[in-house]
Amino acid sequence: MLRDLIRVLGLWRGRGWWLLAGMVAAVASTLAGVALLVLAGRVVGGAVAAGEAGAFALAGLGFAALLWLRPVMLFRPVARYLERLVTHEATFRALADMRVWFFARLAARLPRGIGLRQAGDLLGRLVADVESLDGLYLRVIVPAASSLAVVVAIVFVVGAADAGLAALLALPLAAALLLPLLLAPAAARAGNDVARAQGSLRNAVVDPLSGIEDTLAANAEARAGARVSAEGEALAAAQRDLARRAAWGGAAGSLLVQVALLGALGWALIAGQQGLAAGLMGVFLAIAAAEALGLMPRAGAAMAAAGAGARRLFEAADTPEPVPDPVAPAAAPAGHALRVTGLRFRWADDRPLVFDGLDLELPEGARIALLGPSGSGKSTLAALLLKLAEPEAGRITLGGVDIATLPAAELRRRVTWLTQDARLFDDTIAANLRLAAPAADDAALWSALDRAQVGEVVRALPDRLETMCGEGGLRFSGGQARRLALARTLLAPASIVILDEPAAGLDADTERAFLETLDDALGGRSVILIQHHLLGVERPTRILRLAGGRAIPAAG
Ligand SMILES: Nc1ncnc2c1ncn2[C@@H]1O[C@H](COP(=O)(O)OP(=O)(O)OP(=O)(O)O)[C@@H](O)[C@H]1O
Repeated sequence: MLRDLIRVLGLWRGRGWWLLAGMVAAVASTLAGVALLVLAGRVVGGAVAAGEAGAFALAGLGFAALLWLRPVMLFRPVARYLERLVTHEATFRALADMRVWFFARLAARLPRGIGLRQAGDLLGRLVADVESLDGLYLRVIVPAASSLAVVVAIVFVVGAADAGLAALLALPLAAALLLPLLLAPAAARAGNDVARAQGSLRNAVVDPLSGIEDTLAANAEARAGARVSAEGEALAAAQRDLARRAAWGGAAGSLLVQVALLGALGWALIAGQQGLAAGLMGVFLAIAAAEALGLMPRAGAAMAAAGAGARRLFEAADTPEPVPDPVAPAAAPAGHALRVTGLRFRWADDRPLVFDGLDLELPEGARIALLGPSGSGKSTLAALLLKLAEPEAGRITLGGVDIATLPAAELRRRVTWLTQDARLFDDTIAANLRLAAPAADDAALWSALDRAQVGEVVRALPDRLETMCGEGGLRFSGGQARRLALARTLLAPASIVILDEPAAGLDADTERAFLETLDDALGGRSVILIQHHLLGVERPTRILRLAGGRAIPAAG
């Protein structure tokens, strides 16, 4: 747990000054509280030492303390205000950095797929687990810094008067300060259980709701509800366990502070008139310490929760990258002839080979129709051509350069892919199209829409290009969404286009019309057209069929 939390702090390095400023403000505010009670202690101590009210002015120490009370009282609320402001700002900034870091790591690793695909779980890691890390700063580091400052201040202030009394106060208070560290490992398991239960609950909610039509069609909403209820109960049980540990920490912490208070009180009584003022000061300081150390028991549970959140984040973020970029990339190729030789690939060690010695050639401007039964590896080949997966053996070259030596971004500028289940994102049509070509003007967008046979549909919408697509393109029918996604692919400035069933979801006439106009739509680019069957209008330069892990020339 500690190693993960230290790694989190390393990732927050860029916000170091903000985090430090927050801690300084918190320590200043706490020390102002201590000063207030020291001064109050001096006033009372002075009065007690003077014996009579009339002689109070002569007790110089008490009178001087009275003068200092006002500025300290004014300073404290200001410091407290600054503490809240700065610590929260520091946290927001650090967590925002963390989210961006985690998102980038996930984006590079998700194509690997296995185990990380559940939307609810990912959402939980990106939102709740990152959020739980605020506890590391706000509920562990800041209170610990304040509490440490109090203990040190007590040692100095009381130690100047009497070393024995200082030890009597500082020892139980230091124990209370260290308590969360001692309790955190035991709470860590409970923290892990809570984080895991939160992930399961999120999945139980998100899964059936994101496929609501299927849930309702199967009459499965009651079963989905029962699963949500069971996961909710598991979460409550884990949270109860964590809360119980926090409560134990709280009880032990307040017991230790009371030991300090009773110690000071006992010392004052035993020391008699001589040590009464120092003893009273000790009592006041124990009260001041109670305020700062009172936050520490929560720190154990917060540390456990942050540790569990950090573990889940790093677990996802450290999944090996499917295809890391080369350390010393080759120069970008001039041409874009594609050649695959002896390709061998399987998705995981325990999965069967998808390709075993596959050869394929796509000269510049050529069009290959790639056929094959479901599961024969058509989409897998596209994933390999875009470096979303890495071959076990064999070579893929682009313009004569092995793509293993090219950075993925460079390759994806030259090769684009309309996936089988291409998605529209919850934004306008224009923004969805510009994902592939950020600089494209409206005329280019309309041209792509027309080439994808969907221009008329968009022209009929009141907001035209500014129409919102809805989450996953829900605003459109399956066929319309597919053609919008196709328009996006056509806009990409790539010289090789892989179209995975581009006409799926289109009625027979539109499908035929689209495939007949493929030449115009693609304007001389190289194409790999993945189809289950050919209509006879595609005019490919070659037809290949995937079978037994190889590409075999076919008659169509
Ligand atoms: N991300 C993945 N992780 C693990 N296995 C995968 C993954 N993607 C595909 N596979 C497996 O690889 C094999 C080839 O799948 P692929 O999707 O490439 O076939 P396909 O020819 O495109 O099929 P379809 O016509 O149904 O789309 C299948 O056995 C499939 O289960």
